[in-house]
Amino acid sequence: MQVALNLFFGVSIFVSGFCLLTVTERITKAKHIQFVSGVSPINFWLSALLWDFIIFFIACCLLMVVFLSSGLDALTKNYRFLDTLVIFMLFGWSVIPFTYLISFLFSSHTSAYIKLVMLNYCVGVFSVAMDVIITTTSGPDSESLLLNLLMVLPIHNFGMSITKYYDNQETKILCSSANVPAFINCSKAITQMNVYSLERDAIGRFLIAMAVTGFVFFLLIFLLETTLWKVRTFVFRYIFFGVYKKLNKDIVSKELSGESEDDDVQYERNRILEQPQELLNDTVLIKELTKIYFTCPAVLAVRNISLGIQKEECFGLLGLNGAGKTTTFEILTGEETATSGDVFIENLSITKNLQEVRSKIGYCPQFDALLDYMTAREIIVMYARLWGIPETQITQYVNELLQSLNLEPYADKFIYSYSGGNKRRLSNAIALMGKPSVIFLDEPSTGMDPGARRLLWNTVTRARESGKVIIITSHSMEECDALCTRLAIMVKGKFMCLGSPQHLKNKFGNIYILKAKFNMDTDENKLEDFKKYIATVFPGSELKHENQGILNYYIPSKDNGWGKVFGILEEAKEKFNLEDYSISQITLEQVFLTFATPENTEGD
Ligand SMILES: Nc1ncnc2c1ncn2[C@@H]1O[C@H](COP(=O)(O)OP(=O)(O)OP(=O)(O)O)[C@@H](O)[C@H]1O
Repeated sequence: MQVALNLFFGVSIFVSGFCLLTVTERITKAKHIQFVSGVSPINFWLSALLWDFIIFFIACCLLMVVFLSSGLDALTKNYRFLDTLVIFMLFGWSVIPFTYLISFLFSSHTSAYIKLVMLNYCVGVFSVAMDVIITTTSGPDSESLLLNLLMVLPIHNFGMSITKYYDNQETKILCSSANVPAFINCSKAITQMNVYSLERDAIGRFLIAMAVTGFVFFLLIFLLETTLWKVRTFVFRYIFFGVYKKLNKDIVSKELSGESEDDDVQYERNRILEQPQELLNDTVLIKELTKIYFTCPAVLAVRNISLGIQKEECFGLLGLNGAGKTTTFEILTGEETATSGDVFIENLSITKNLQEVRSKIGYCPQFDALLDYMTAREIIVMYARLWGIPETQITQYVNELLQSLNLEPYADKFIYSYSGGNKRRLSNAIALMGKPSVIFLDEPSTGMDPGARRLLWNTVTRARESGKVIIITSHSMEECDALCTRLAIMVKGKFMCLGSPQHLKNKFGNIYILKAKFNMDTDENKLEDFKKYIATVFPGSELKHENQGILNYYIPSKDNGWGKVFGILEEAKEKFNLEDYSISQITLEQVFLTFATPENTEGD
């Protein structure tokens, strides 16, 4: 028993470590990016299991050397180390998938590790102590339901196997010695018992339990990765949404009708809904997509949007914080399930063909999905192999990619040492790799310097011109102006406008921006007179912003040519002693800001 108790501590610390990478890869979305790059769930988990099992085997071999050198004859002498190794290997086979499975419950690798160490250690000690108590109080042949239930836990089976094996072999050694201690029971039943049998004092049932649970845990992981998505889709679509529709008829008919006051958005919706899908030549087709988070209260994150995006298009999804851009991205990349509606990529439905759709996309998530202890070169080589680039071409391919985003100087350094901007460059490089038909970039240039940003824009433009669809979200209007062939501004889960940047500027930009600057010591009356003057000479003008003598006006461009506006302002400069003024055409940013009203920014 003492051997088992000592082992529990070390073993708990060691095996719980198998959750570290799985939690990190899930939380950082590195796992999702690997799935998107063509890795199937079975390959992902089998390769993780194989690698961890090799590490576990090496550690066990080293432990055998320690047992040998410390004279633990009951576990090592006369080839007993092979029996011990079998116990350890079966433990590894069951505990590694068990750790993977439990890791799904955690969103932080440190918390997962600490809790797993505690669980393993406490369960191990508890089960051995319970076994001793039950044996001494109820006799050696008594059974306990609790101990039988604990057989689903690998550490219990391991503790019982190693304790019982050690006791059995130690008894045999003592019974075969010249001076048998008086307290030892050397009956035939004990000395001739087959230690692998299914008897209570043998280890057969524990070994079988470890072999079976290892397989079951692995199966559960696989089901979790494949079927859970379908189950979630079904539950949210047909049960939760069904109940929601019944209870909130008004909200559904008002907010989720999909109708829009904007003619471009409505035209796009009609184009998609009125034509048969085969006639639409869209690489990406979003059809009446809705996403509700069924929290308390429910959040209508995406409200019945329809959109088609064709080859060689770069589509920008703009919106205020919380508008639903990331949620839309997560649905499009198969990370989130849609509450209703569907997305088709190259005519494949994401709800029905998730695996095939994933292999057609590249994805740069909002937060870098990178593994800190790899270098840029290693991670790019890894993804190049996943995308199936021939081994002979990988070096050249990787060098070209590193060069295109100016990542060469950092290529052989660990990712944890990178600045935020360099991590972003690497995330973009990964999204642009391989042969995806559609590339999703969620705020791709956040934290990048202007030089790196231009380089990224060139690379993205080249990718678009090569026939790919690029879908981008960004808070930089300059970036959207430079990259997007079409864009939509999203507010509270709906498209408020849709079209090319120039179209939107023309449509919403029937105004000039006037910036008038007064001396700081100009008295209030003069400022008031100026405001009255502008209101008279430019009917319909609007004072947007006033700060420290600088006044920003929106002036209707209808009936006001450039010459007339400049003439009036030259006069005003003299009359009101203006320090300076400027007139400009509306920018994309100002179009965007027309939607940033308080009622659009407040929560539901
Ligand atoms: N897992 C979740 N559970 C509940 N509500 C959520 C969840 N994820 C997002 N939301 C809500 O859905 C709405 C849309 O969020 P989303 O992250 O898609 O916005 P966004 O446009 O990407 O914002 P940002 O520009 O800040 O990234 C928000 O109201 C947000 O609070």
